[in-house]
Amino acid sequence: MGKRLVIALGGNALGNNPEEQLQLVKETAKSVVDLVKDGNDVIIGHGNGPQVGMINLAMDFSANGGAGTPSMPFPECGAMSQGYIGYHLQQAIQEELKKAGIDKECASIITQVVVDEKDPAFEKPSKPVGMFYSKEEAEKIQKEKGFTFVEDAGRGYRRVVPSPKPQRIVELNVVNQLVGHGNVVITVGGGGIPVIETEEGLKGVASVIDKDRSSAKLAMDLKADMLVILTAVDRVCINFNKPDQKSIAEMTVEDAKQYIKEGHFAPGSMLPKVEACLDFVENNPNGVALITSLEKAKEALHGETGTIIKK
Ligand SMILES: Nc1ncnc2c1ncn2[C@@H]1O[C@H](COP(=O)(O)OP(=O)(O)O)[C@@H](O)[C@H]1O
Ligand SMILES: NC(=O)OP(=O)(O)O
Repeated sequence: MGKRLVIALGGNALGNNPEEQLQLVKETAKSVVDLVKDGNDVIIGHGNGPQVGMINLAMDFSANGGAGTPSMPFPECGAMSQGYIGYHLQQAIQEELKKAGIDKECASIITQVVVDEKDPAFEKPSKPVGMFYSKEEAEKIQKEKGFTFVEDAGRGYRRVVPSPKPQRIVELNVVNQLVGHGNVVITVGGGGIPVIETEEGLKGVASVIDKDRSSAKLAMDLKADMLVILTAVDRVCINFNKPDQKSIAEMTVEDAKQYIKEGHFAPGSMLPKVEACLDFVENNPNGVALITSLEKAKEALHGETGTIIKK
């Protein structure tokens, strides 16, 4: 019998620029529709780090030096990234569904996610956005714009922004209704547009929520059978990138916590994924989480690869 799956798509599903994204989403759509063909209900979350950084930088350049366009706040840039990524993804998925002769619709919901304005993450930017820079370029932009940069795993310097935890998915009810009618829904794009609750209503805040955490929250709220995190590796490893690297087929919550203590999962890449899985599995009586590659999603759901995290 089919399962209700919440899928979180990683950076390799989308690429770094519009041309790349338009090509890559065709492959992404095939992997997603393979799961629909197997009879599963699929709900999709995705990242936006490169995209929101690119949009913000372009809007900032245009406003402050280029074309004199109005200044564009960061949450609006997040909303633009959801729209632009959702457009490419839904178009590709609609096309694949049609090719497969599956009578289902696919659409993206612009999704807001409430965060706590007192979240300590606002004091400590940690989420990489936009492109990679050399040390000199990063220092120059830091001086000009006051952005914070960090060195990212030997790959260069990247701007970081605060990444508060998701508290509530504002459009949850409409997502639930669309899913209930058998539609493929794209939601919590880029982790959702971060908003805080004020006396005047919801207000966007300059930050980027981790999409794996928001997808875990979505999976809990929708009582999904499985949280599926699709990234660039088939399996989670211990001693990653070391001579004694070992891939893990299955880990319990206790195993995962022990591996975290031992420092096996890199902060900013695999650690938030494993933590999101733990969050889902610990708070959902029958929930199981799976981390695997986009290409191997179907095989992993058939138990042929991937890392399962369960109670
Ligand atoms: N212990 C580990 N096991 C497997 N991959 C790991 C581990 N630690 C770090 N990684 C790296 O984490 C990457 C996934 O994180 P990231 O690139 O941030 O994901 P995404 O963009 O798909 O959300 C993998 O491609 C791999 O290079
Ligand atoms: N919002 C988010 O988690 O984006 P990335 O996956 O691109 O970092």
